Amino acid sequence: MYVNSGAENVSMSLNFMGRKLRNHTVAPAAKQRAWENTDLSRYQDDPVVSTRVVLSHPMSSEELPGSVPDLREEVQWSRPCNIHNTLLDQDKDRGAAKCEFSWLRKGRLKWNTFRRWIGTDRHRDPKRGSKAPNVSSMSASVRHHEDEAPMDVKMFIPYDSAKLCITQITDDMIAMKSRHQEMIQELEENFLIASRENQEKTALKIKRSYQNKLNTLKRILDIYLQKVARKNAFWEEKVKKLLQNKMMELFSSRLDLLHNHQASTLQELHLARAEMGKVQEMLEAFQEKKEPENTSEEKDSSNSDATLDGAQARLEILKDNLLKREREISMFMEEQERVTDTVKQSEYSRLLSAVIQQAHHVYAELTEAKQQFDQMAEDNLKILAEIKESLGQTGEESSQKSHEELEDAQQKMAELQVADESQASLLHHQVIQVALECIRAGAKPNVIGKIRVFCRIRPLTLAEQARRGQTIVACLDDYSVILETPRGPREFQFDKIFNSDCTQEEVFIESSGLIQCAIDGFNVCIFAYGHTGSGKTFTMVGDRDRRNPGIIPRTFTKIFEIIQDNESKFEFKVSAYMLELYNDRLQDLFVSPAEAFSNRIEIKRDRKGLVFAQGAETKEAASAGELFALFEQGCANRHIAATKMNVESSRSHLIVGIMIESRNLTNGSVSFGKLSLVDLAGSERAAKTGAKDDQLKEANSINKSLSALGDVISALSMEQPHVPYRNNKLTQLMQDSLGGNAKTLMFLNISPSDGNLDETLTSLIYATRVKAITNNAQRNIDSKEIAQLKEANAEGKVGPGHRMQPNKAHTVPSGGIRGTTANYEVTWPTYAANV
Ligand SMILES: Nc1ncnc2c1ncn2[C@@H]1O[C@H](COP(=O)(O)OP(=O)(O)OP(=O)(O)O)[C@@H](O)[C@H]1O
Repeated sequence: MYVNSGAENVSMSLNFMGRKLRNHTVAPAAKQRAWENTDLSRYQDDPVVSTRVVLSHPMSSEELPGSVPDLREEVQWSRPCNIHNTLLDQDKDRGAAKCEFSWLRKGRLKWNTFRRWIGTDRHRDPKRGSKAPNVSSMSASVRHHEDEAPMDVKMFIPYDSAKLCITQITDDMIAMKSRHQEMIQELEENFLIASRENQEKTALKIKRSYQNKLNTLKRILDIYLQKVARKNAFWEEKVKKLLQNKMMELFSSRLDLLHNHQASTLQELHLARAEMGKVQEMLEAFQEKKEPENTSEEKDSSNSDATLDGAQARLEILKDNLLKREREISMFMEEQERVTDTVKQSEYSRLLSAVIQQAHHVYAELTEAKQQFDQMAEDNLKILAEIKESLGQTGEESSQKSHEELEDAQQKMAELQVADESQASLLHHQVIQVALECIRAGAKPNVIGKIRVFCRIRPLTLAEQARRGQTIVACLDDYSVILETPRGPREFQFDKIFNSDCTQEEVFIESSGLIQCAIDGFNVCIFAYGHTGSGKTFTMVGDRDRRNPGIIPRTFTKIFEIIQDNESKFEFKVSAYMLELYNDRLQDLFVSPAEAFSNRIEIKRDRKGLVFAQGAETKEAASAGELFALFEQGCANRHIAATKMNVESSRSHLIVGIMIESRNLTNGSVSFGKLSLVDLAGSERAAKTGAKDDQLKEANSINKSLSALGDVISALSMEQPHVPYRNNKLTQLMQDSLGGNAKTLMFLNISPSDGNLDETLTSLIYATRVKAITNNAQRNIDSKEIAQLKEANAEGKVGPGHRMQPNKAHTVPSGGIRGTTANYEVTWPTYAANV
């Protein structure tokens, strides 16, 4: 607060805690009025309201503690303020004249002093006590400030004004409090909004991830729906053909029947004609004899009656025959109606619509035929009547006519009978429909059994780009690939197509579901197939400088991620082996090349059909890092072994096996999963690569093994009884993955370049065959009791201390484990040796 008094205006400014009080206090006009109405002279001698205040050196509001420069309020005096400055009067002689009124005008009262005076911050100064400041305390304050203030002044502050100020301050504080509360509320609201936004973001994230999963499932569903649609179309076509064949057969058999029937009817008609001829002859003879032999009238008349009776009898027979045919036709009509009703009730009307249409057609024709037949019968009756009258040729004519009409009717009847027979084929058709429904039901994304094939197209290499190679492979959609051949484009379909833009991550995500299967106790195999340089190693292992890791290293990480997520419910053990099939010889990559050369590894199968390599070393790993280190070690051994080979290309098949044993901590059951990751060597044509000597031998060995693999694939896809697994070590190794009990995923790697047309086409055809192979995947799980028995058995046979320690090598002793201990096969150490 500062006061300017005298003839000039007195201004007052209030600052509190850096807040502009004016906003919350009484309106300035009101304050002004209050000041104006106060007769300051009244308080001149009032000891209560008069006090001594120190007018310190003029201070700007910025200098006042806790004040904000612009938070001041000025009260303008409308009339001259008569502030009695007693101190000034008294101290005039003490040279305090420095504190002139003019100074006072400009001077400002120190806000704190004023506050102390009005008692707002008494509590802050413990020395002051709780009472309101009296004159003496104020004097002390004045004395305290005498050093800084040039002089003391005595000023009368109107009581009302002081009260008004206090009221204002109180109001201000209340306003401040409410403002603080507002701020707190605002902060709380902001916090709520922020947390809500966070929640929304998380929800969005989760939603997106589920949306992605849903999309993937939808895509899978679409594939199967497409497949089912194709299969449906195929079956419908087949059913139609079957139906047509059946109808043709029925037609021909009915025709034969009708021919026979027609022949007998013709015979009957011939007989009738002969009879009629006889009757006619008799009549002619009768007429010739009529005139000359008038005398013997009575006798002749009896003869003619007899002849007429005969003709009448014949005509009656004919009439009966016609009625018989009529009855047959009405029977057929009834049958037709019944068939039509059955067909109408059938829910397979779509497939049978053709048959129904035909039946309707036949029925319409039949009705027409019946009408014609009725007409014909009527005509015949008329003709017979005429015959009776004329006993002439008309009878023969009418018989001929009726014979022709009868033939037509019989034909119609044959068609009707076909419709009748269609009821039998309906049953057959219904069976086929049930099968179709089963196929439709199989439209759900249920892929258990079939080997899944993913096709990956690599980009053109720099060399191919340099020689301006043309791209002859294109993706039609996520599931179809088209290859331009000299004979025109050929389309192939697979479970997924990855074009050249697809990243390693995307490829891995699509296949990572199988890793969970292996942890759940399934036998899983992921292998890459393709000609040399098509990108198999890139897909399975990654690039050479490990900047784009492939499926194998990513699998290591994923396995341990899943393990970490399930640690509270399961106890896991992970171990691995690494083999190389080079020149028809299996080599262990976890031992030095020299040692590997002397080790003998044999491929065996256990009772469950699980393949394992006897004599191979397995190592346990406790983390993805350890597993990766083991893999690197194996790769190094492979590389050393490959120094005498073409290092740019894998000249051997690489097999990495990871065994995962999980023990359920709740029920004690134990499951064993095996994940085989195979990077096959690429086939190549020696003539194309110009390989010689050792390279030629390697290429021959690779081609031999791949051709054996091709034979196995062909045999399996054609469901031949004998599958030549034993022709090669590669096929022996993959026996449980192809047509066995594994869940298998094949990566078909192809090059987009026209320079690899032949190889690409061959690979695509092979992969299409692989798609048809059915596996019977089973989970390897033992109950707690069985697992304990096996463990005990294994410990008894193998002896204590055989359990694996992290990174300690365990070699399954060669020499027929299966023959010696039946249960040993499924215990951990042996299982760990499975390939
Ligand atoms: N999807 C891809 N993206 C980028 N480069 C790729 C891709 N696929 C393959 N390559 C590159 O193509 C070249 C050949 O690939 P890679 O060695 O994996 O073929 P391969 O089928 O394993 O051959 P081989 O059977 O002879 O060992 C490598 O340089 C690799 O980096």
